[in-house]
Amino acid sequence: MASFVIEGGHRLHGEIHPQGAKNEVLQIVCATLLTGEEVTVNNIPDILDVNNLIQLMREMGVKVAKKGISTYSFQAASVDMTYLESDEFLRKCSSLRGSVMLIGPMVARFGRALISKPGGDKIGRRRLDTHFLGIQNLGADFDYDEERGIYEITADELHGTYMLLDEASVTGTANIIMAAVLAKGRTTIYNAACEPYLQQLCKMLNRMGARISGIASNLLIIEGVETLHGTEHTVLPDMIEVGSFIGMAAMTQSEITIKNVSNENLGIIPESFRRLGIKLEQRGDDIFVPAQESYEIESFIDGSIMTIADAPWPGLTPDLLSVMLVVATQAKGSVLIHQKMFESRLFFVDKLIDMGAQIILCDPHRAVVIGHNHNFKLRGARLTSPDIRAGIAMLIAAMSAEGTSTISNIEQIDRGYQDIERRLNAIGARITRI
Ligand SMILES: CC(=O)N[C@H]1[C@@H](OP(=O)(O)OP(=O)(O)OC[C@H]2O[C@@H](n3ccc(=O)[nH]c3=O)[C@H](O)[C@@H]2O)O[C@H](CO)[C@@H](O)[C@@H]1O
Ligand SMILES: C=C(OP(=O)(O)O)C(=O)O
Repeated sequence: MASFVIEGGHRLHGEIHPQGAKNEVLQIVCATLLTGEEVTVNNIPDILDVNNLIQLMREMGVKVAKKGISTYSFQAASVDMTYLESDEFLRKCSSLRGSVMLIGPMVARFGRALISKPGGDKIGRRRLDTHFLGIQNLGADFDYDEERGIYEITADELHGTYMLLDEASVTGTANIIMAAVLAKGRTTIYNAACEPYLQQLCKMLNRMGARISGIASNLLIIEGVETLHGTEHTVLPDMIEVGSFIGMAAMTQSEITIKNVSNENLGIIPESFRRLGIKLEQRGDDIFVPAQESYEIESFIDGSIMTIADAPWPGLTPDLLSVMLVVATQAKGSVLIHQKMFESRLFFVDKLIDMGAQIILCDPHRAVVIGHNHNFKLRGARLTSPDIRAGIAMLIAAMSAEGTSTISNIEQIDRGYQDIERRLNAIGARITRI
């Protein structure tokens, strides 16, 4: 297990480029299974989760070629169905959340999918009902092998239908869309998730010949087609990385420019940081964060205490709440952080409390943060990263702290942040990987 050693207290200065969006790429790579033709994908980040999925595709028999630093082509002329039954395949699926999105395209194109319970962050219950019910609605049969812990999904033919999802699940919606594009007739999905990740997936599928309307809304209408063809797709910048860099700049009182962020796809994210008092300037498609000695959390118009809570898109993504929480520890004022979707994502605050932060963990979903207004720095500490976003939040805390910190289990950070120490050291951080 690798660790980061972080010398705190160094200000950052300069430009940083966000990587391609992890959660978009996971959908896009799975979608390449929907055609026998070549699909070229640009701006693929070099991170663990994505590399593992690409490797899994290779092992499934997909022809994968690296065409440039961040460009790959995928051609799924055929798939090795016997590999899908192997223990190796099932073991690999279970360490990768994105693998669940193999189901939709596999059932739609090859009539069969096998998958073990997918992995990903241990941040609370992560049920898969929406995926399974949705694909069942299209006519697929589900079988759960309790002994091996695997699901087998089969369908001779999928048929379009109307469905109202029980929740706007991101990967669930992606899975159902990918199954429905090749189903017979019309599928209507209401309460669909509509994150930019999904908008990008739908746009790519339409370029491949799919007929999806309602993109960016929670009501999608999909007219099934017989086959799809190849295309080229460019992944958006990772909005979670953009938010992480905004938080990092504020917390370390640094001036940075985050380049080419695709402002139009950031939704409520910039405004949510502004509510914590952080100044941001949109400069073309860049975000400029000026160095601020202090940032003051707003109150609501009626004077009540600010609450930052997650919600399905276009609400605030839950993936940035850990970063916002850590940033609030040095703000002026108080805020309630309410993590509604996941029940184990706030437990890392005990480490921040050890570092000197003033936080009351009210229950697994809610934490009140009382900011220090930079009058009192956090102290360096020994930390372990429990999940990807707590990991980056801890890195931000350590970068702003007095003294040296060590973060172990940084594989969790590597899952989602490409070459993070090199990129941050280039703008003034002092992070060593050991
Ligand atoms: C690979 C990937 O893309 N991962 C993202 C994806 O995970 P993932 O697609 O797994 O998450 P879901 O959208 O299914 O939702 C996560 C959890 O939140 C709960 N829930 C969901 C929707 C809702 O309206 N109400 C509600 O309470 C569910 O019970 C669920 O267990 O979306 C999550 C929610 O944005 C993000 O944190 C993950 O980074
Ligand atoms: C929770 C996340 O990832 P995953 O869904 O892969 O666990 C995340 O990206 O914040």
